Amino acid sequence: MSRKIVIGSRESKLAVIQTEMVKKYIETNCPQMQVEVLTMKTTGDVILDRTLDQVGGKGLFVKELDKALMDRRSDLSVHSLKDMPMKVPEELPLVAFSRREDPRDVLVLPQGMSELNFDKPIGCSSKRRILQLQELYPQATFATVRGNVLTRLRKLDEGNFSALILAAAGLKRLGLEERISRFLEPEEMIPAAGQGILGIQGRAGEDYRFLDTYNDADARDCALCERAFVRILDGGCSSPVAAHARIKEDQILLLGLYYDEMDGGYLKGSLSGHRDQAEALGEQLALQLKAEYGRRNSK
Ligand SMILES: NCc1[nH]cc(CCC(=O)O)c1CC(=O)O
Repeated sequence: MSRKIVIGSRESKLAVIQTEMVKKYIETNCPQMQVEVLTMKTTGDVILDRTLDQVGGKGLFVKELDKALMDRRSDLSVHSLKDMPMKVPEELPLVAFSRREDPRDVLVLPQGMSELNFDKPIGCSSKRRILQLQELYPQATFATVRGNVLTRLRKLDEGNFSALILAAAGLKRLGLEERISRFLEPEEMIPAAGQGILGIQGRAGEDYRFLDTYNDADARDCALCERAFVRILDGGCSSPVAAHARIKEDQILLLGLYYDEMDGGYLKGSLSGHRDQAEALGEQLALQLKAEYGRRNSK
């Protein structure tokens, strides 16, 4: 029986590449399916003159795609998991997680440069990245840069910034890996929860068994663990809360960054446990770091 599937996607080049990866998978593995892509501009793509927290956060990138799913104009949405709110609507569950692409953040220099020029700011709007970079490069200054990855790279090459911090995953998928000057290890720069993973969202009650073999068990457990950590601390979209998990055999190791809204301080820590308990582990490390931060700072 043939079945038509419509995949909703943002219209940025990276979003479309990511969606095409999923389309190709379905076409290759489920030859009876016909796949179409429906692209749309999201509010987050339209408003570029303000930072995300000024206009309402991560939800801005998913609202229009959610609506298409609810209205049955699409059957799946493909998202960068790190752009998805920590709570998704019950009617629109995450039905699959891709294998994880490189989860690291990276430093990108202007074309032709081989060293950071501290006379110019690093283009970076993410509090999570700025907070951790200040430790790596205490002499650096920062300036806001928005827009999709290609827009940011253009602004970098026009000479406005000394560097950008971007996700390795996006650059690799865009075929721009050669722009990477330095990889920042998760121990130096804890990535955003879900970074490098694609989250596939569906409609409750539909049959998505054709995605069973696409779904990656390691990525899923890491995603649940990282997202549980952030959810407990309720980072909100603009918070620097960061989480990164790794699987080794049946164990999962989580690195987390707790941020204190009151005094702007933060604390990093780690915890490992059985991967069956991925979500509980995320919650546990979050509560542990919060308590530990409170103890240290009340003395
Ligand atoms: N916030 C935008 C965004 N969302 C996902 C990625 C990269 C791909 C990924 O992390 O899966 C990027 C670009 C970046 O942060 O450099």
